[in-house]
This record gives sequence, structure tokens and C-alpha cells, in this order.
Amino acid sequence: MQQKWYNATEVEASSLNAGTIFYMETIEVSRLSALAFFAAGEESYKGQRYFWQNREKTLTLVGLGHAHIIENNLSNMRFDQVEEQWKQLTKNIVTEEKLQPILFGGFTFDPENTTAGEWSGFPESYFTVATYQLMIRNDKAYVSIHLITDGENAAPQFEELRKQRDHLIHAAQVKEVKTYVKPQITSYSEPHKEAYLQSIDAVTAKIKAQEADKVVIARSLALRFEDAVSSPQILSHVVNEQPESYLFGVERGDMLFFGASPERLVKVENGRAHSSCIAGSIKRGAAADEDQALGESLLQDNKNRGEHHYVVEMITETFEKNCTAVRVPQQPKLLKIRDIQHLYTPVEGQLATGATILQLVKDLHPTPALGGVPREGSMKIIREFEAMNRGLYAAPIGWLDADGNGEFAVAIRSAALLGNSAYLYAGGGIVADSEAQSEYEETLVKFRPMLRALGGAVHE
Ligand SMILES: C=C(O[C@H]1C=CC=C(C(=O)O)[C@@H]1O)C(=O)O
Ligand SMILES: [Mg+2]
Repeated sequence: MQQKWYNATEVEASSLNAGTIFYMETIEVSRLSALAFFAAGEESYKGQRYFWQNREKTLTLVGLGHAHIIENNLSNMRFDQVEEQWKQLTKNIVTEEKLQPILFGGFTFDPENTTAGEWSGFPESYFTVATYQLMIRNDKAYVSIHLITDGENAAPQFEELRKQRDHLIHAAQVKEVKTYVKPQITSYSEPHKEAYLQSIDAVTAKIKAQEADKVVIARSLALRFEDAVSSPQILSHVVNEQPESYLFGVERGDMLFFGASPERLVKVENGRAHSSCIAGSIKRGAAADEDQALGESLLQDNKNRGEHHYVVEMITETFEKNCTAVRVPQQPKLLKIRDIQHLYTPVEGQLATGATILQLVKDLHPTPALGGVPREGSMKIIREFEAMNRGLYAAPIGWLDADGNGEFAVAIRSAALLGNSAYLYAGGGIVADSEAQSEYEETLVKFRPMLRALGGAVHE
């Protein structure tokens, strides 16, 4: 095994608990499959894993086990609390190699939603520092061990962790890369379909009566399988079939929440902040000329341009508050992914002094691509009309380091897997001229990526 030793870092995290120490050690390993590393944790770390890959495929992260959890059930203070705890934990970190521990997780869509269901008991903020963190960046692979302890016997504990690390790396490098079959679906249902169709009419009427400008209404699709579906099995299909998206999976207990989202909420790299406005949709054409004609019609369509405009306006305002030198193109472009094309406007700026990635997440979430305009009013309408709890669907999911860098996607085109059941989520922006049937069809297109990964029939 090709390995290079970096310095083991000791971090005094005294304010957590007197004597708490954050030990970290990173080695470089010869390239290995991120999915195989994830799968190597099947026995010992099931329920405590995550997977992340950015759109450009320049960063892949896998976490196995929990060295530390930061979670809370706060409402608007939840972002600040995560930020504060992460700061405390990484206060004195010094690493020569610029390799840092990563905090990975997400904030639920709406802490005020009390609807019971598959998300019951899930914290409103859920972040973890992995015991074993794989990072593949610039074609190099690094495995870090994190140990956060106030115990006396850290040295023997760390020795044990090294053994287990070597075992995981070996398994990921040596075992044949598995090919997984697709799950066998035994039942498919669209719960609350009628209620959804009615809600679109009702919400459109509210918008016409000027009670709101835009509201994103979502629904779910429920699947049952012959057998329990495993996380590596499902992630392998997501990874292989959705090349142009953020790919993510987060396990907590019995649940795997996963997806392939085209939408960046925010990325911060060396003080530069980027977001994307993605709203307004049309299907892909069967042939290139039809596809192009559909794209052209999307660019010209007033209803979709309206949906898009609210998002650009709000993200631009938020950037002007938190950044300098904000750049926003005048006109949207097309973003084409496997099943759908969207209107797309990138936004970027230079982070102002004192602004942080979590501050931006707090201010941006939910953008009108997921919530609506005005923010509070649309959230009330969502709570009133959606017969579900979104959990992490449409919510910020991603990572940050201790240097202020990080990236969050909006967790759309996603699903929750629980043993032999899965719940897929999709929604769309409702504006004054929305029509229930075409919004319904838009959600069907948005279900397709996860439905395909889960073994459902998708007519190409
Ligand atoms: C809410 C979803 O998509 C959003 C993102 C892009 C386009 C959207 C739309 O055209 O309605 C939605 O605002 C979803 O996929 O569930
Ligand atoms: Mg739409």
C-alpha cells in the first residue's frame, strides 16, 4: 500500500469539555473507488456514513463512523449553533499539509413543520465529523482518522483506529468492485395525488389574489421493494447514472437520504462565493432538434421566466448583503441534465469581512426555487398544503472545513430509503399562471433520476 505520513494533529478543544482533544492523522493512499470505501463500512459503520461528490467531480468525500456529531433542533439559530460548535472544535487546528477535517451534513427544509412521517426524530441540523474520512481531490486520495476524546487512553484507541483504517483501505483497494443489481419494486404509489392537484389550484388562486408571488409545492412518491435495499447498492446506481449533478448520500440510523442535484446553494473557496439560480423547467427532447426547440421555448416562456426571476432577485440581494463585487448575468442560460432542462443563472461575489459560508446558507435558505416569495408567507402556505414533511428534501446539504471553505447543494432530485421502502420527493414553482396538470407532469420528470436508480420504469 502506497502511503505517506503527514503530521498527526492535536487540537485542544477545551471549551467543549475540559480536556477534549481532537486527534487527526492523514495518509495519502493510491487511488481507490470511493464507493468501494463506502461499501467497506457496510458491517461496522452502517447508519453512520456519508458520500459526497461535487458537480465537477473534482472533490469526492466519504465518511465512515462518527468521531463527533453536531446536531440541534433549533429554528433560526441552528445555523449559528453549528457554526459556533464547529469553531470551538477546530479552534487551534494547525496542519502543514492544508488537510483539514471536514464537517458534513445538512439542515432540514423547515423546522416548523410538525407533520409526522419518515422524518420523525430527524434533527433539524445534522452534521458529523467522520472517524474515517476519504477525500479524493486533484486525483489524489487521502484517508484521515479523526478521534475526539477527553479520555485518558487515546494512544491505544488511536492504534486500534489505524488497524481498522488499514483494513478498510485494503478492502476498498483489493476486493472486486461489485456490480449491484437494481432493486425489485413491488409497489408504486403516489400518495396524496388528488390533494396535490387541488393544492396547485388553491395556491394559484392565492397567488392571483396576491397573497404570495410564488410558492414551491412538492409531493412524494412511495416505493416498496421485494428485499431491503442497501446503501452502496443504491448509491452505485446514482453515481453511475447522474454524471452532471452533485451526488450525495447521508445515513442516519436506518435511513439513507440520497440524491443527484443540479443545484448549488453556495460554494465558498478562498473567499470567493458562488451560488446558482436554477428554476424553470422543461423536459429533454427525444432527438437533438426537438431538444433544442424545447430549450428555446423554455428561454422564451413567461411563466418559467417568472419562476426564475424571483430566484435571481433574491439570491442577488443576499449576495449584495454578504459580498462585494457581485456578478450576475442579465439573461439565464439553459442547464441540460439527463432528464430535464432548466433556466440557470450563476451568481458570484467576494465574501465581505465577517461573512461565512454558514451565514450565506442561513440567509439563502430557502431560495424561491424551493420555498417562495415572500419567504415567510410562502412557508406558511407550504405547511398548510403539503401533506408531508420535507425533511432534508429541498434543504441545504454539504460540507465545510475549518478554513471557511465549503459547498452546499440544494437536496432536490432526492429520496429517503428505509429498509424496503423509499420516498421520492419532487416539487415545482407555482406562479399565477401555473396549471395543475402540467405541474404534476413536471414532478414526474423530476422523479425520474431517483426512480431509475431505484429500479423503476422510466420511459426514455
Ligand atoms: C423543487 C424542485 O425543483 C426546483 C429547482 C429547479 C426547477 C424548479 C421548477 O422549475 O419548478 C424548482 O424550483 C424539485 O426538483 O423538486
Ligand atoms: Mg417549474
